Amino acid sequence: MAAVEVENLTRSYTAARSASLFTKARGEARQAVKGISFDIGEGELFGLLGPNGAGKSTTIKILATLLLPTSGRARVLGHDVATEPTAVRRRIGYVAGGDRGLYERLSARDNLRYFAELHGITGPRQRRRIAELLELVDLTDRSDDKVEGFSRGMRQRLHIARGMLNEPRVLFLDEPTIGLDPQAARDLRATAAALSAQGTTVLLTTHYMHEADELCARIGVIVEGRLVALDTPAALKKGVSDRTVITVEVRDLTDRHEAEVRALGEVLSLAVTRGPATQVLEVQCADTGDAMPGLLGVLGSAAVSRVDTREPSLEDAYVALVSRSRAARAEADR
Ligand SMILES: Nc1ncnc2c1ncn2[C@@H]1O[C@H](COP(=O)(O)OP(=O)(O)OP(=O)(O)O)[C@@H](O)[C@H]1O
Repeated sequence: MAAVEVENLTRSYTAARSASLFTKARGEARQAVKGISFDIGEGELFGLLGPNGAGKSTTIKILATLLLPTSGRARVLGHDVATEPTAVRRRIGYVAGGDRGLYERLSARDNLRYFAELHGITGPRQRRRIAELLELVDLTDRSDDKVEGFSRGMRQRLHIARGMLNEPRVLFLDEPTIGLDPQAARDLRATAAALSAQGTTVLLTTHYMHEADELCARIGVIVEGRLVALDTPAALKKGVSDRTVITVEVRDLTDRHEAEVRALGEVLSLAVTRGPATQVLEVQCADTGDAMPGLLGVLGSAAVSRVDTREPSLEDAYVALVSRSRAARAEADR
């Protein structure tokens, strides 16, 4: 039996429109998850990737019994999330990135005591479990300090400890490293990997491709509520192994430059990162030799400061998948 089974899952939201002087408040149903299916094996570390608003959090919240599905089925360790939510809750942990959900005026240990009581974990078992978890997330030294003095990384590690109190066999981590500094994010990844190595099934959502590449055995990519790819990071990268990536750093990129680069016949996809002083274009193309003259021609007036070529990464595979599926959808809608 798979630890997580998802079959044709859908979820709609009714987006409330506020009333004006002339109109009544109205609700309009929008489908956020449009029939996705996947399984996660016991002990697997599985990543769910996708652009903002793709439906990742909605999916994870359905699995964690925080939202009901509109249709389809999802089971966690054989228990249906809609009809057996208590059985599911007993076996899972859920951790979302961000600062909320801890009591600032209580110490780390007292926060864990409070949540342990809610789980019905008491007495010597509670003391032992809390000590183990403080050790796991490296907060033993700070366990009697109030949370109000904790850094973001420490809070996030305490969230993980909180999510692990009931010894969950399945742990849902929704963007757990958001806002963490590189060292804190690295520590948190190590914690997730250690939990998976000990047999905990982990479902992780993230926008950091290197994180998914480093941690996940398999990755599902969701775009606009649909699962468009499901494979190992290596296989996803192989899907774009016939491409090369040209990275061009410029100082004066305009929308017109960007549109002209996209229109070049040799350009398969483009991602732009805008920094305070420079802009970096990551251009995927089939053949560097063919693409380079046109690219440098278009960007001639954008103050080019650096040009590199490299092998495609998981991020490039992801960019290609997202732009391919958006283009296919736009074509189908025409
Ligand atoms: N409570 C809600 N009411 C109405 N619409 C919602 C609600 N929550 C989410 N949505 C919509 O559902 C869609 C999917 O949102 P979801 O949060 O699942 O995406 P996501 O992939 O987790 O995005 P992100 O990466 O930005 O966190 C979006 O269009 C979002 O606006």
